[in-house]
Amino acid sequence: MNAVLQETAKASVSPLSAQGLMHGFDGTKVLDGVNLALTPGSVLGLIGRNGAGKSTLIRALLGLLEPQGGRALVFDEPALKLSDDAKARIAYVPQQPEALAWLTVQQMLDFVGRFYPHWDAEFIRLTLERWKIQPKRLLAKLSPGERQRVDLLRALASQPELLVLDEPAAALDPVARRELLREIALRAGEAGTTVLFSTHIVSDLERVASEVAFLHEGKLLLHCDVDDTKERYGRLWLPAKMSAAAPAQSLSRRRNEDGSLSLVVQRDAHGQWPEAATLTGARVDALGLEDLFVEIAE
Ligand SMILES: Nc1ncnc2c1ncn2[C@@H]1O[C@H](COP(=O)(O)OP(=O)(O)OP(=O)(O)O)[C@@H](O)[C@H]1O
Repeated sequence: MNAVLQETAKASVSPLSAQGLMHGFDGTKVLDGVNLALTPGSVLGLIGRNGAGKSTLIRALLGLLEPQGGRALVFDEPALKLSDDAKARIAYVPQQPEALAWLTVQQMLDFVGRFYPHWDAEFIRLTLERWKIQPKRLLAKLSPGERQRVDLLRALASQPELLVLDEPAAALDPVARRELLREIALRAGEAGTTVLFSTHIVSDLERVASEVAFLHEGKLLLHCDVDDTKERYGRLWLPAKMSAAAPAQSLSRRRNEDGSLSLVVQRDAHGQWPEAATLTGARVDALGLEDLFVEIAE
């Protein structure tokens, strides 16, 4: 294959995909057949309640955990058997970075940098200065937020094609969080980096993600463009006397005190709401992302 064809083939391959991922712990199912394919250059925000399995999913996607079923591919290679070339194209920041804690900030960055062909030492120098983190400090003595920032810096300096962040903002103050989101948006926009990040913070997701996926009861729901969610999903309200007309399929169903029903529904392939929505007395309200998650997760 010539160089141009090779580059074209590379660009069309999903940086991260999975089919039928299954996993559980101590007999409890956490992932129940997860299918996913990240679009190159997209920023996917993965959201889900505490314990929904976001970290487990990320670890299985990256081959850091062997799933009990299904398979994951990174740049079209089996995640469990990644080549060094594929590894050099990925950066992953775990929720609680702990590795190499006995080194200083600079020692860790120098050590890790040797494994990456596009390591940006100048970006590190400038950012450490801007963030006022002294390179000689021991990683073990940093606060959780500082430690998380150093690990983010490590990930960004490798100039990855695929950046995976497990709750990157968890320990960050609001200013650092904004800065991180800006950096993610910049990387995706300018360098075409594909980003997957998990979060609890819906406003972060809305600010930077192009796509959203909701991990709920072991499955990915609502995987679509962030801008499409308002158009595609809504709350269908049916008065008590019409509740028998409720569609059998809905993302959530709640009976209100007055007997009326509230359901989260989606448009079909032709853009139509379920038939019950057209009945006189029924109503469909738009839902913001946060309301949508709360309605489904409750
Ligand atoms: N190594 C493990 N051994 C046993 N149970 C585990 C292990 N790892 C995760 N679990 C369990 O699997 C479930 C999913 O955990 P996971 O950390 O993936 O969720 P999460 O969505 O990332 O949660 P959070 O938002 O709180 O970080 C939890 O109930 C957790 O206790």
